Amino acid sequence: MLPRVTRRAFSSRSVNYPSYVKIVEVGPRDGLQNEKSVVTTADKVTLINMLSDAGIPVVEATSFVSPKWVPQMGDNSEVMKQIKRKEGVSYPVLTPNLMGFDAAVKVNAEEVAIFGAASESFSRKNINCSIEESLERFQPVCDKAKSLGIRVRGYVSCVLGCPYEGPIDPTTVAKVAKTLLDMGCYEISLGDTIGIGTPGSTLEMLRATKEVVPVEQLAVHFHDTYGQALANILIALQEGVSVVDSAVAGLGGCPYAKGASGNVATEDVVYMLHGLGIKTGVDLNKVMEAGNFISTVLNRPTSSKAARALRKPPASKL
Ligand SMILES: CC(C)(COP(=O)([O-])OP(=O)([O-])OC[C@H]1O[C@@H](n2cnc3c(N)ncnc32)[C@H](O)[C@@H]1OP(=O)([O-])[O-])[C@@H](O)C(=O)NCCC(=O)NCCSC(=O)C[C@@](C)(O)CC(=O)[O-]
Repeated sequence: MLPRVTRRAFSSRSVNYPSYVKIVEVGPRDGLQNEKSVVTTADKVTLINMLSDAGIPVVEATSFVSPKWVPQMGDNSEVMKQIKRKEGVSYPVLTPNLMGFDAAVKVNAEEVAIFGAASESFSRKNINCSIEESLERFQPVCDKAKSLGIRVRGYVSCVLGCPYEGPIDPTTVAKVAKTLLDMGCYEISLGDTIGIGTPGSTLEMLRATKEVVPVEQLAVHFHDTYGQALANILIALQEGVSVVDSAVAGLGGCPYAKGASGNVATEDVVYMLHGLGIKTGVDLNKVMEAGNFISTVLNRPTSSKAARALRKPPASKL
């Protein structure tokens, strides 16, 4: 049973929060790309359908990357063909180059995501090229997408630290984000790939990026390695960000980022947002059911603290 959610918007004289936050669910892609075992197409499709039925407006469905690099996403076309596309819900897919883009278009992808990085070393490990080369590859993807009326989202990885280079200069993050924006991305997701950021470093990075990208076009994407993700999201909300990436049951991690743990759990983000009186349109109970489903498939407990707490029997029955 859910505790009563405060309906009144959280008010403070000095802090302004957005009244609505768009949740971008990345579990089926960012989560399942990192699993040792390959989840069946049927289970991926069930998960995606459960998430869109829960009211999540954006469910990142898969990636059109090389199956030699990420075999877990090798069934990308089948996933896109089999999901039940709910009206009003976007199902973006990752496309690193034109080859991936064309394959995604063949199965009617209406939104794609290109993914760059603020770290040279990570860029080479993840997509086998420099930052500069990656941006050159993304331009034709953006151009073709524009000509076909397909929306493009941009990611910047390692915005708060890199597993190979350590700290990353916020001005580098801002520069890559602005380049993606100028290329035609409608939204830029800032990824703390290894979950190393704190509210302090998040604030510094966001302030630098907001100088060159309108805050309305920024999203945040936190992994929770150091347990800082919710605190970082709170800072981002205070800075005016109103798009948050998260993964059901806290799935996630990048196969090319050593030490990266799961994304912040969607259930925990929704619990916090609703507690602040911020609307999401998401049914927390239904997201928890999706989390329960995928945790059963993966045969391990959820990483969502809210889901664990809310599923416990009431204290009187213990
Ligand atoms: C980018 C490449 C393809 C370059 O990989 P490459 O080896 O340099 O590519 P290539 O152009 O030399 O081609 C090599 C082979 O790959 C094939 N190929 C080439 N492109 C494609 C494609 N699109 N789809 C399918 N196959 C492809 C191509 O046809 C060829 O096949 P072969 O002739 O050897 O049989 C590779 O490095 C790759 O696939 N990397 C993806 C890595 C990845 O998916 N990482 C995880 C996503 S990023 C992430 O998780 C971070 C994020 C977004 O969540 C945010 C955050 O947390 O920071």
